[in-house]
Amino acid sequence: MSHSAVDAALAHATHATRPAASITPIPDALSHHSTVSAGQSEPADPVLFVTSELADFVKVGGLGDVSAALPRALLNHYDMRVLMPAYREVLESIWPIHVIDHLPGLADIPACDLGRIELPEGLTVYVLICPELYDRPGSPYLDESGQEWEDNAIRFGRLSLAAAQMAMESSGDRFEDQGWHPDLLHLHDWQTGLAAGYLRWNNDETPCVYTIHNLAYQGLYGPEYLTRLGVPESAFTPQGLEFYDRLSFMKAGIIYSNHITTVSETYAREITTPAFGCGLEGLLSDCARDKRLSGIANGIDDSWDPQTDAYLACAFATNDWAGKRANTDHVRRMFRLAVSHGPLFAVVSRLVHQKGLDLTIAAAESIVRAGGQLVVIGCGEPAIENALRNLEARFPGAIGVHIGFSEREARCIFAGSDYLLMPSRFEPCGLSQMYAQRFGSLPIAHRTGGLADTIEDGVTGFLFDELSQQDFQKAIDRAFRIFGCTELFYAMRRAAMAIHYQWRLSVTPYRRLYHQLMVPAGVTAHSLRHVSI
Ligand SMILES: Nc1ncnc2c1ncn2[C@@H]1O[C@H](COP(=O)(O)OP(=O)(O)O[C@H]2O[C@H](CO)[C@@H](O)[C@H](O)[C@H]2O)[C@@H](O)[C@H]1O
Repeated sequence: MSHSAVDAALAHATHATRPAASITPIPDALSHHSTVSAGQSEPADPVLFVTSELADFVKVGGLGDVSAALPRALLNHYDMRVLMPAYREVLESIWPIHVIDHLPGLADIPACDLGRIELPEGLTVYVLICPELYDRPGSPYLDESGQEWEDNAIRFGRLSLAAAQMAMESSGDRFEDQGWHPDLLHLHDWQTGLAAGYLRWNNDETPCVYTIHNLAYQGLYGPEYLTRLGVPESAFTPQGLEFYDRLSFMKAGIIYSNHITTVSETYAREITTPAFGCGLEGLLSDCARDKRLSGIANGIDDSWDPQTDAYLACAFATNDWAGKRANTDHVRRMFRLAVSHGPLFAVVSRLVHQKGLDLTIAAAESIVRAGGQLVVIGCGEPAIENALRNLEARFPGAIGVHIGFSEREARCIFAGSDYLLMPSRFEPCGLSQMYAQRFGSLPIAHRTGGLADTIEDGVTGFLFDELSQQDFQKAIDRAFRIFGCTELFYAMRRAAMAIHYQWRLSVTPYRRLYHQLMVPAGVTAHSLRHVSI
């Protein structure tokens, strides 16, 4: 088959751009307020984006990437600023910190200073300077031995409280930084969920958008934390933040925010079902019924470009398969793999149950027997790390494993691999498969969440329906067969590399949502809140 014939066969399904993400559904009653036209000049409304990770300083997973990219993508339309803890990586970074305020404590939450950092591309970041909570080694969530920090409730209670304190209108000491005060909070994951609660318990109506990047991490703590975090006892009910006798940060975010988003349309539907709802499916179904739940897909930023990425052994473009091959050779050397003409499979992932590494480990031998090789970079649960180390020891020269986190190596692997394995049990959006596609590596993934929305089976990757070893193996077998049909394989690569997951496409639905929730002239926040939700 010629290139053009294969391309024509694929053309019906090959996107030059992915379909625009949409808020589902937009309340009709507000649609006249929510018109966002490109030419319209709007005042730059102030929005505070509250996050526990920012890739400029510290990234554990996808939240760090989204926090670095989405506020920047929205800067053209809003005066977006970010709030995060001043972890050690922040205190030791090259960017000067100007201390601008002091925020009081509450119950066991200590007082702290508020600093401001100016990052490239005009992004202002507020940082919570509280060395007793944040200036330590390890990751934002775990100590160096991989255990959760035992004071995480206080650490992220501090973050949530700070966001609320900065937004509160009624406080005697209204926060302002040279005239800047947030009109809307955009909260992310359980670490920030309590912010919406602190506002409502103080009768403050500042609108909150709460984005769920991963429902599986909920921030659940014993009832003694009510007092320790200064949460009113009246909130500890099933209608409030109680979740089976425990205090839930995640539930606080869902209950007290005006609107909930998650990071793909499929995951937005999935979390209303028992299989994916982690016990919150009833509440989330109510949100969906009340039009308070939407799926807005993530994008990827422009740095993910194989033609300009300085980390790669060799820059390459579509159809420059010799250039891509140079990256494959480089990855083989990095991982001490034998010279080979078989396909190179890859994993770039946090090593946690969610990501289905058990299926990948079980499939590894068959990949090697069929003439393939496998490289893995990741870190996480010690049992998975050990199983991968064992695999490398069993198949020297065919399987290479790096336990650790390296942006450089991750980018080289996306560029050098032929296939990326993602048998995730669930995947709210997934960024790795989009990075892989951009770099001409075809994802082999479970049809779930954002994977189902971003991969077209047999065109831009491979999807399997049932999360079973057998179905995963069948998808791998298909990948081997396609690898043997060079024309078809290259056509799939071209299709994958042609997709542009631009943040621009996600910005429009976020703007619509912000616009709905911000108070239009003459409408009080209170009345709007009750119209919109
Ligand atoms: N060892 C390593 N070295 C270098 N880089 C590594 C790495 N391990 C992982 N990464 C990188 O970390 C990011 C992982 O992002 P994902 O979105 O794929 O998953 P994650 O589960 O962390 O994010 C959660 O939040 C995001 C954002 O909303 C959702 O897309 C996702 O579904 C949800 O589970 C990617 O940029 C990947 O390349």
